[in-house]
Amino acid sequence: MLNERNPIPVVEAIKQVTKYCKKGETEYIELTEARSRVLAEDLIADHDVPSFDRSPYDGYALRSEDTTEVMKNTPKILSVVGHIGAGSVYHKKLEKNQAVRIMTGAPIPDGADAIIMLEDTTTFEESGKSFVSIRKQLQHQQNISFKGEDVKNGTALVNKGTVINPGIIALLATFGYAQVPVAKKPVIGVIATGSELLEIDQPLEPGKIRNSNAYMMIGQLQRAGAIPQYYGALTDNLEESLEKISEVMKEVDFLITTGGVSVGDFDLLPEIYQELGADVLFNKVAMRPGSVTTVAAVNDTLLFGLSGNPSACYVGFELFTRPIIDSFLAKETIGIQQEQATLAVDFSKVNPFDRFIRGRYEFKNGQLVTEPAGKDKSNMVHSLAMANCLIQLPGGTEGYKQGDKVTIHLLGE
Ligand SMILES: Nc1nc2c(c(=O)[nH]1)N[C@H]1C(S)=C(S)[C@@H](COP(=O)(O)OP(=O)(O)OC[C@H]3O[C@@H](n4cnc5c(N)ncnc54)[C@H](O)[C@@H]3O)O[C@H]1N2
Ligand code: MOO
Ligand SMILES: [Mg+2]
Repeated sequence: MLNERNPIPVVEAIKQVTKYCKKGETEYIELTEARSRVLAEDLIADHDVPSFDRSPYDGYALRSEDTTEVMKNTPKILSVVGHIGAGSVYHKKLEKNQAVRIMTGAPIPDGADAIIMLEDTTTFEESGKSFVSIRKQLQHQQNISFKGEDVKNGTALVNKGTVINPGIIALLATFGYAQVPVAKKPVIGVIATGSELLEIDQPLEPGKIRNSNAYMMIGQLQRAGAIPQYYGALTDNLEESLEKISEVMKEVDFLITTGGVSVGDFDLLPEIYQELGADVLFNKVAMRPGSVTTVAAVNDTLLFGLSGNPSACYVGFELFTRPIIDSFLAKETIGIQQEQATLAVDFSKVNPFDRFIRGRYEFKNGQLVTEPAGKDKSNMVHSLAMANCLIQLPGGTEGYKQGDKVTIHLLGE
C-alpha cells in the first residue's frame, strides 16, 4: 500500500495501467446491431464481387463482331431474342446478329461480349418480331462489369479490431454475415462516493449536490464501447463502502469509483484499497486536473479511483480507463486519437504538471485550431459540455501563447 504520494508522469501511469490489459471474448450479433462494434475476425472475401459478368447499363447485349460494319449513317439491325432484368438469366447462347435486351445488373448472356446503351439504339417491331438498330461500333468487352472487378476472392478486406461503420456493414452483408463476430463489450461498474450526493431526481438540499459524475461516466463508457453497470452512490462509511465494492468487483470486468481518493478525512478509497489488499499502481499523477487519480489492482481486476471533481474525473477516465476498454475490445488502435493543433488564445496559467484542458477544436482555413471550452477549474462541470477535445499543455515554467502548436486528444463526438 502506498501511503506517500509521489506524482508519476502521465505516460508512466498509462503504461502501468496498460500492463493490465485483457482481451475480451468474441460474440456473434445480428448484422443490424453491428454498427460501432469492433470486428473480432479478419473479413476475407470468400467469393468474387460481382460473382458474374454483368451489365452496367440498360441496353442490349450483343457480339461486338456484329457491329464492325456500323457506319455513321448505316446502322446495323440485330434480332432481339430475349429480354432480361437484374436477377434473371438468358439461358441460350447468343448467335450471329442476335441481341438480348438487358437491364443494369443482369448477367451477360453466353456469347455476348459487349453492351450498347439504350440511348444508342432504336427498337422496332416487324412481322411480330423485335429488332434493334445499332448506331455505334462496339469493342470486344466494352461496357462489361467484370466478375471480381470489385473484390477478388481471397482478398483481405477489413482487419479484426476495426470499428464497424456502415460501409463495412455493406461488405459484411455482401459476404453473407447474418451474424457478425464482434468483441464482447467489457462490463464496467460505476460507483459514486460521497455523503453530499443526491440522486438526479432529488431536490437540492443545503450542502448537497446532485451526482453528475456517475451519469457522465455512463456516457463516457457508452461512447468508448463498454457496458456501464451503475451501482449507485455510497455515503462516506468505511464498512458499508468496503462491503459494496468487494461485492461489485465480482460482477464486473473493471470498476470505477468517483470521489474519495484525496487526503480528506472522508476520503475512504485509500483505506479501502488497503483493506482489499489491492496493489496500488499509483495514487498521484503529474497532471491537472486529476492529480489524485488512483488506480489499484486486485488480481487482474483494475479499480479506477477517479477524482470526485467532475473535470478531473472526466480526464482521468479518458486517459486511463479508455485504453483498457480499447484493448479489451482488441481495437487496432488503443487510446483516443491525437492531433496537432494551433492554440487560438493565450493560456498563461503556469503549472509544473501537464495540463489537460477541456477544449474545442475546429478547422479554420484548412488548419486545426483549438481553444479552451470554458472555465478551467477541475471542480467545474460547465466546460465539459462544450468540449470535443482535451488540449494537452506540458508542464513547465512558462505559459502558452496564441499560435503555439499543441497536442489535442479528440474525444470522438
Ligand atoms: N489538502 C488537499 N486537498 C485536496 C487535494 C490535495 O492534494 N490536498 N487535492 C485536490 C484535488 S486536486 C482534487 S481533484 C480533489 C479530489 O477529491 P476526491 O477525489 O477525494 O473527491 P471528493 O473529496 O469526494 O470530492 C471532491 C469534489 O467533487 C465533488 N463530487 C464528488 N463526487 C461527485 C459526483 N459523483 N458528482 C459531482 N460532484 C462530485 C464533491 O462534492 C467535492 O466537491 O481534492 C482536492 N483536495
Ligand atoms: O488535480 Mo485535482 O485532481 O483536479 O484538481
Ligand atoms: Mg476528497
